[in-house]
Amino acid sequence: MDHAKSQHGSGTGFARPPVGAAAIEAHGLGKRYRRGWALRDVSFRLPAGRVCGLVGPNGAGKSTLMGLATNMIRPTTGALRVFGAAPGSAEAVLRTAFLTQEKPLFRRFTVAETLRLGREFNPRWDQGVAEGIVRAGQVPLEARVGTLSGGQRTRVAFALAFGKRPDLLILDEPMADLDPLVRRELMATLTEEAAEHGTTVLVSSHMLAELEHICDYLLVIANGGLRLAGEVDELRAAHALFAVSGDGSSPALAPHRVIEPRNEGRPGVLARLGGPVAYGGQAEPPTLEELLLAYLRSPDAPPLIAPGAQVGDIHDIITRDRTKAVTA
Ligand SMILES: Nc1ncnc2c1ncn2[C@@H]1O[C@H](COP(=O)(O)OP(=O)(O)OP(=O)(O)O)[C@@H](O)[C@H]1O
Repeated sequence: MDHAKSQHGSGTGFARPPVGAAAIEAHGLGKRYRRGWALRDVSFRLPAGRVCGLVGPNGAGKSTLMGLATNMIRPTTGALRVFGAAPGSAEAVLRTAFLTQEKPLFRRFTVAETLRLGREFNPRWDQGVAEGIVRAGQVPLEARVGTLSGGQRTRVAFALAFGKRPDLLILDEPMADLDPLVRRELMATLTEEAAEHGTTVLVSSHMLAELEHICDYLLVIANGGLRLAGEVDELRAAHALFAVSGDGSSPALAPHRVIEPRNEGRPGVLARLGGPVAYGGQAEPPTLEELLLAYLRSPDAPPLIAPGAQVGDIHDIITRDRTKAVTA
């Protein structure tokens, strides 16, 4: 994916208005477990057709958000919609595939039987895609799932998810047990499928450098709150890495907000732009990894939700639901 498009940091300018349908819309979403809030007052919009990275430290609330989007978990506050429908509705279930870290499969079924089950449960089933993913890993169709290695089982779970031909594919750290070559192969499949079919993908991962290659949209959460949301290009263009000292004395930083005073990779200060900046010389656009690391290391930095990722208030959803109920 080409992230080198932005020539200038936009400073205050996020010009693009929200366009197109939303694959996911969350309004004031919150989830409280016994121990406390896992997610609190989260509002965002993920436009359809994007490959969105969901990033945050351990325990940030990523799996909780994915559970809410797939109706595995009910919200304590607020609401979430998938293509405008409640996550538990027949429409949302039909259009969504969810691949969890656990990848529950029937161990006594063969791979072929597992795919047959996928075909029977999913009206849009694409046997060619599912079998292609299995065969690319030389996983025998007649092998029982319980006899496969962890990585081979992950491949079968991927085949089930892609075979469903979902409009929204939600992947919760799906590649942790895959070797580097298989990771690359399945990530390539992911981006090709998404580009060809306009599938929206929400993928959580701690592999920041890998996300840079597949994502064009980003959600960052920490401590149950949304920290960053929007197009990768927009978010990068709203920041710069300044080759200056981090002690706050540099006049080059004056209109900007320092997010992280010391960047570990390229030396410099990562700042959110408070005015236009010409990249080159003292200021360079941060890579996605640099941007993410800066926000992960600076939990007190104020959130940045790009206009395209913003939603109206929760009453929009309630009004829409009432209208649907009346017209149904
Ligand atoms: N079923 C549950 N009961 C109680 N607390 C829970 C439950 N599930 C999650 N939590 C808590 O909610 C918070 C968010 O957890 P969650 O699994 O969503 O984080 P995560 O971002 O997916 O983390 P990781 O990167 O480690 O997978 C954590 O503090 C966790 O302990």
